[in-house]
Amino acid sequence: MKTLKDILYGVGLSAVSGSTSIMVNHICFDSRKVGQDDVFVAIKGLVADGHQFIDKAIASGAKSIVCEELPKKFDNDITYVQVDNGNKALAIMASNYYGNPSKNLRLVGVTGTNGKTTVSSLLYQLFKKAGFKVGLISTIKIMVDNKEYATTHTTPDALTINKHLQLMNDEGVEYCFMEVSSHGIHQKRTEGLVFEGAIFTNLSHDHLDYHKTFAEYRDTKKRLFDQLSKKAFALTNIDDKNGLVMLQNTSARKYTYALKSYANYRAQILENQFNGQLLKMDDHEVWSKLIGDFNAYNMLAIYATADLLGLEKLEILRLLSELENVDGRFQYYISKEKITAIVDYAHTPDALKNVLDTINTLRTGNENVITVVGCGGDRDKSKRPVMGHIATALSNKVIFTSDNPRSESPTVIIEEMEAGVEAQNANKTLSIVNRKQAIKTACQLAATHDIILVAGKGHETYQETNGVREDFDDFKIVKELLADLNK
Ligand SMILES: CC(=O)N[C@H]1[C@@H](OP(=O)(O)OP(=O)(O)OC[C@H]2O[C@@H](n3ccc(=O)[nH]c3=O)[C@H](O)[C@@H]2O)O[C@H](CO)[C@@H](O)[C@@H]1O[C@H](C)C(=O)N[C@@H](C)C(=O)N[C@H](CCC(=O)O)C(=O)O
Ligand SMILES: Nc1ncnc2c1ncn2[C@@H]1O[C@H](COP(=O)(O)OP(=O)(O)OP(=O)(O)O)[C@@H](O)[C@H]1O
Ligand SMILES: N[C@H](CCC[C@H](N)C(=O)O)C(=O)O
Ligand SMILES: [Mg+2]
Repeated sequence: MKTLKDILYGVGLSAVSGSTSIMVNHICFDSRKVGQDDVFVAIKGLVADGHQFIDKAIASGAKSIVCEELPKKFDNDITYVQVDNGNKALAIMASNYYGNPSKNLRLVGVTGTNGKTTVSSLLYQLFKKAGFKVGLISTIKIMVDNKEYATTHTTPDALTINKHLQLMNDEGVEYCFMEVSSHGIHQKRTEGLVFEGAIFTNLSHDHLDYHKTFAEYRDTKKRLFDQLSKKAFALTNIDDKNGLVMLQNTSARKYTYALKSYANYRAQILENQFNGQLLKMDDHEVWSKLIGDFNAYNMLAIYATADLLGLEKLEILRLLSELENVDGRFQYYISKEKITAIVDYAHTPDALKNVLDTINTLRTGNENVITVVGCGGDRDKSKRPVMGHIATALSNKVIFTSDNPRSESPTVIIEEMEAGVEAQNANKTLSIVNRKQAIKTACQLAATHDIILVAGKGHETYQETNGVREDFDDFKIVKELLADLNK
């Protein structure tokens, strides 16, 4: 237990009513989860306003309230604290409550539209192989060294982040790599964290439902760099046209990486094959099991980060060649009929284009590329026709299907994807709402040497429809269907 005063350290307070010397059991931002002697933080969300649940929080045992707007009537037994921004206050309070754990390890944040999970997970792998205790906060899972925890968000809420960082402190973790999503920055989930470095991978079309304009989306990502101290490093992909923007206002030491431009860290692709690629980095040749230009960028970002964190260059290069692909990222299976199935988490136009470009450069003959793809419901609608266009322009056959329709109609989502298909490609498409049936049809259509790409869900093990998640695993399903295929 800590006092409210200690928890509020560093939070700018506009007004206080009542004692801040009271003991607080826990911090809570959801009235449905409040317990005895908790402090309730009222947050203005997209759907609800936490201020409306203050009475409910008090009824459930909260003894203090942190809010942006004070209620009209005070309860004399309760301490009320007014702050400018509930999300920001929550993040600073969470850090204080858990003993400012980000200060006790070397935390590196990874932001960008694509590549966050890949870069942070491979950094985790590399530092583990180098013999360190390491933490990871990613879309797929949270790792406290060898212990795995399930997660619901790419960048969880501030309490979840700090709780796991504290577990990392307890475990003696030295390095932690975390994904920093634009939602996370915008909702200030990472406010108050002390980063030793930040990495920018790239910026392309996504989440314009939430951020409204591309400029706003870009500026949100940039805030991670603006927040760095001058002891930290800021590492950016300078081949990306927004790479330099990230460095504009940072106090941190600035570093760049690139395949095409002049940069502090450079790489060249010497050879690209299905099972790996040969890269040249710092005048040394290094084998990467991960293929495609986009993974050359990821490998370079990892190399640069490990160097900036003080690992020996030759040691880093040796470890880079040992890194294994992340689940659901270009994960492939080759059937006995020599049909290749690739499962990839490409759920943005840029990622889909990159994966299909990579597949197309690796084609050796007349094999067909059959793509199974959908778009998520309750997410950026404007990427649907673009992904429809990319899928059909770069594949021989496309089966549009469902990818977590959530509260939307799957048929309408598919129609919005089809709207982006050019007339000359219309005969390439099929629409099958049931994702398993769509994958099965792709398997039946495939001939020897053909390549099936199942895009969008990667590592996910569910299909979400109207709030219900049913078990669904693209890789398991495609593998089973191909294994059962008797051609
Ligand atoms: C769009 C979005 O990001 N929403 C997040 C946001 O929810 P919200 O603003 O809708 O919250 P709300 O329902 O309006 O509630 C406002 C406040 O009232 C409180 N409340 C509400 C009801 C009640 O009875 N009592 C109560 O106290 C809530 O706890 C909350 O504090 O705040 C919640 C609490 O932190 C998040 O769980 C929620 O994530 C939702 C589930 C989500 O799907 N987020 C996705 C889009 C997301 O964040 N994605 C990014 C990754 C994207 C990428 O990788 O490309 C991520 O980092 O995961
Ligand atoms: N550096 C990169 N540039 C462009 N595309 C990439 C890059 N790295 C991976 N991809 C593609 O994007 C997909 C998602 O990769 P990854 O999961 O690493 O991204 P992410 O940024 O974590 O995504 P999310 O926003 O969902 O957390 C991959 O399956 C691959 O198709
Ligand atoms: N982090 C991304 C993941 C999208 C994955 C895709 N399968 C979907 O459900 O839209 C999001 O929440 O927008
Ligand atoms: Mg991710």
